[in-house]
Amino acid sequence: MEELGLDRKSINPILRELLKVYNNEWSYIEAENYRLLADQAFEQQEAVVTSKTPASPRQTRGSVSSASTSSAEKGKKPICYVDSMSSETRTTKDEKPRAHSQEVAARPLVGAGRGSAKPDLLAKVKTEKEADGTSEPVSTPLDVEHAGIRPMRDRPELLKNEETKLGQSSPAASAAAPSLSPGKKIDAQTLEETLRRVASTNPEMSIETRSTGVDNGTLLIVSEPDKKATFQAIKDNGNTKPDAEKMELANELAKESLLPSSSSTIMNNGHQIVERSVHEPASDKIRGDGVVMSGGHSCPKPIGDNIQWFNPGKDGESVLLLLADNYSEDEEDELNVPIKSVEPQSGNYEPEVLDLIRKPDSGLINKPREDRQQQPLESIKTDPVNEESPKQPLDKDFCVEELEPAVGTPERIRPRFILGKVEVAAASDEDSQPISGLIRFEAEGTPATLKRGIADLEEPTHLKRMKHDMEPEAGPSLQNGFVSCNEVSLKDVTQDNDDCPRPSSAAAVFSSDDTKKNLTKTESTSRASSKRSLITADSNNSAGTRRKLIISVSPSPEGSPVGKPCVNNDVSGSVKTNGCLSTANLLELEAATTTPMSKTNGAVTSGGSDLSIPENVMAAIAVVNTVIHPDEFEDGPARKKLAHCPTDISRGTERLPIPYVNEYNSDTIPSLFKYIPVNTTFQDAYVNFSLARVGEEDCCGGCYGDCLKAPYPCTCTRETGGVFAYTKDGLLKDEYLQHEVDSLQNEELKEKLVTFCQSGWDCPIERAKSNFPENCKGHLSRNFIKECWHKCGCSMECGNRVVQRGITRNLQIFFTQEGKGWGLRTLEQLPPGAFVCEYVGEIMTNIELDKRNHAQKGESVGAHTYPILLDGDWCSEKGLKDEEALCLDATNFGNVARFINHRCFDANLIDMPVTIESPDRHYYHVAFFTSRAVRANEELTWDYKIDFDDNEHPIEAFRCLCKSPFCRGSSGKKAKKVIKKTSC
Ligand SMILES: C[S@@+](CC[C@H](N)C(=O)[O-])C[C@H]1O[C@@H](n2cnc3c(N)ncnc32)[C@H](O)[C@@H]1O
Repeated sequence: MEELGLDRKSINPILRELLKVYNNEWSYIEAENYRLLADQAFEQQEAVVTSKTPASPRQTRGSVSSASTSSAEKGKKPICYVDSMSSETRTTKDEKPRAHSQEVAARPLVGAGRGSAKPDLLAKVKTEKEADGTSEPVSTPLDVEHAGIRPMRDRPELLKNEETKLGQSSPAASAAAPSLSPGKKIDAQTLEETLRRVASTNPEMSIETRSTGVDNGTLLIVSEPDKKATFQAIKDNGNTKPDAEKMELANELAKESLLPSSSSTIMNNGHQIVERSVHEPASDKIRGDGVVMSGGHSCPKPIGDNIQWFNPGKDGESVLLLLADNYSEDEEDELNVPIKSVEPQSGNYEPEVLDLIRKPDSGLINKPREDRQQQPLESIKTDPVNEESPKQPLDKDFCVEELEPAVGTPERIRPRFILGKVEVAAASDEDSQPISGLIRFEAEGTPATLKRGIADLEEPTHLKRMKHDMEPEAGPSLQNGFVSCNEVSLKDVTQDNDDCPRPSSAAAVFSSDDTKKNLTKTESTSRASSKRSLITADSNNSAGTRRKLIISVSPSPEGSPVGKPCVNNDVSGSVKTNGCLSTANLLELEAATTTPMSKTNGAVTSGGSDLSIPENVMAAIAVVNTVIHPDEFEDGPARKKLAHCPTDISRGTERLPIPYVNEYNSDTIPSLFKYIPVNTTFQDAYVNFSLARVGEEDCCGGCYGDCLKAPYPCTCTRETGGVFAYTKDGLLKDEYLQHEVDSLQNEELKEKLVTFCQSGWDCPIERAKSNFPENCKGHLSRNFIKECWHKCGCSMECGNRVVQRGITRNLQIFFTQEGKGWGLRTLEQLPPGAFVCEYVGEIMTNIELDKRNHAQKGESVGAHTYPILLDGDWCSEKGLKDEEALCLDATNFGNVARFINHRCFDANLIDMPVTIESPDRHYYHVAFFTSRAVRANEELTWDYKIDFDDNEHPIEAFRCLCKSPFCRGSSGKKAKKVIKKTSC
């Protein structure tokens, strides 16, 4: 300290105070060479100087610099400057550099980074000093500026404003209300009281209290009539424990604040700071760590466990509000979430659902989560055709079902699911009695499953179209996770069980295009006898994950006859409820859907057990998931209608639309498959994408921006000899291209690149083929590209991230003249080395592929095959396990690459193995790059490296029609094996 010119005498009292505040935790004081101590000492010195120097009220620590900006400029500035997460301190132009060193000035203050563990202590020092009268707020060493906040004393206009706005000009109010002047410690309750008093004495202000929905917290909203200044205070009366959900909710609050132009920062320690610049549009971004950044400035410094400072602001000025919660300091480390729950946002729900939920008596807001279960719900009646139709409240004896979502599923995507199929079986004693209902979807599953759900939802038009094709008369609509099932006509129904009191039934079926087959099947069911199987259920989707559907259905409109459903109480597995489909009931229902079910007079039957429909529920629902295989689809008009969208086969999942055209045979459409833009695991494949597996040596955590522009190649080039595979223009480098072309065309090189498993038993291909495996036929050892990924420090714009950015070229699927079926062509000219697309499909084990191939043998699965092996590194590993020997099959799920046809020898695409998220090479991406310049409208082809003589290979050979002068698979001219001993 002495080196810094600080003597022991002046330091000791500060030190004592700091120790007191930090519970004698020396480590905080010692951190960064006693920086905290030094800072405080300098602060105090400055404060003394300031108090002695006649200066303008603006000239405090942050503004004494001679280089200070004009006061007008300052008035417009946002209040907060420090970005805790970026480890950099933002100072105002007028802020004086720290006294001791530039370096210190550039570092974050305590509270940034690790310091956030003790965020409120600085403020505590300040407030304690004020409280015991040892310091004036203005000269308090640890004043609000430590929290990155410009003190109000810098801004006399605001002080004045504050007095006016908060009613301190009113004698009655000021007598009753505690002062809200800067630096004054005010707890949340006092603030609330103050605001209430102010609002009551100021007719221009209104005050509203809402529940946060979490821990009995309250949200206080104070508004001025012209809405130019509105504040929120959130008080949390209970313990605020870390909870991902709360974090998510709070982020939602911050992002879609009730205030149109507010921004807020959510701190790891549970505090939330809202800053609002009244006329500045907010441009909040939520970072991965949950911190909401706003338009270039943020308020990262929590102040304390009390609201410290309240500034109503005025036109054009910033408003700062600190939100506090109550917790003990012992809990501090546990607290890493903010305190706010948020009302459902429109992004999550359909408008009518949002309306419904927002109804004050819906029971769905302002209640702790656990209380929401089984709350009555006023159902709505919405005509899907005419949105203006009146909403009719229905019987309240009904329930909203809400299940806990899959752990870790972000709130905002939870409801966004279209599941495989939903069937609504309705019971009523009157034919053609409409039922109304709101069917709500939720799903549980792996993130991969969730993604697919979202993808489905991204094309509501498509889904709607499908729905209308299916049920043109009933016209239920299928939209973003909700089906408004209205006016489903109960007709074409029969009874088959005399024990039941004459229910009639009908079925409405909703489906995403996952379930085309079942859709067709059930459509006919719905119009025919209920004796027929109504529901066919699969427990697993293609990824092997179970899905769960949660449904709430309204009863019939008031006054209409309520059906008496079949109740088989003596049958085990019956759902018995008090009128509500409870979580447990639905779980049972869900469990029941894992086996084929049949319908009997209003009861959903599963494996001999009846799931009875509750007394006052007019509809019961069962959910199924389906794994669709093209061979399950019936041919005919329905099939055609359900086929791909001609203007974009990707259904919006790619960056560019990918149309298909058939200029030769307009009746033929691409075979049915589900378009997926990214690989998805089928079932057994061992693909581990965990971040924990990505070691320091596998990523470039220290990089920034674009790795290709850095002076040295980054860690990600470690396995490619310290060079990037891509040029700065995003093209694959010549040497990579040349190597790939040579490996196809140069016999000598090819021989060198093929390696063999030690025995047939070691070869995944051979041992899958037979119990007595033949010798390995060899695998081509490949050059890999490694792209930067999540753990890397660079941005998504980094030049070493080409494949993961997806398709950027205009492509088109077209029907080939030569008889190869559909093919892919480019609509634009492409240079050599241009990335075209990735081969996407289901990630399967070789064994699974083999089983699938066998199952499909002899069945009409179409002439074409779509698997490729991921054997680019098989040769480097001994004892490769079955679950590690992987392939991609695009037969049922795939992307545009499944249309790329084969061309022997001189194809214009090469396939490159690219590792992105997985450091091992069992799983990798197969990326296609142009091997030469390609003209616009030229077909894109790739040499499958297929052995046209190997009839047992998992990738089936075909009669090649590539017309290459070097064709090795055309009729009568069987391929002289180009790669003598290759497996693929
Ligand atoms: C990956 S798919 C390519 C897309 C396929 N043409 C379609 O219509 O869906 C591979 C299948 O296309 C056909 N194919 C690809 N290249 C071919 C070629 N050069 N000659 C004949 N058929 C070809 C074969 O039936 C092969 O099994």
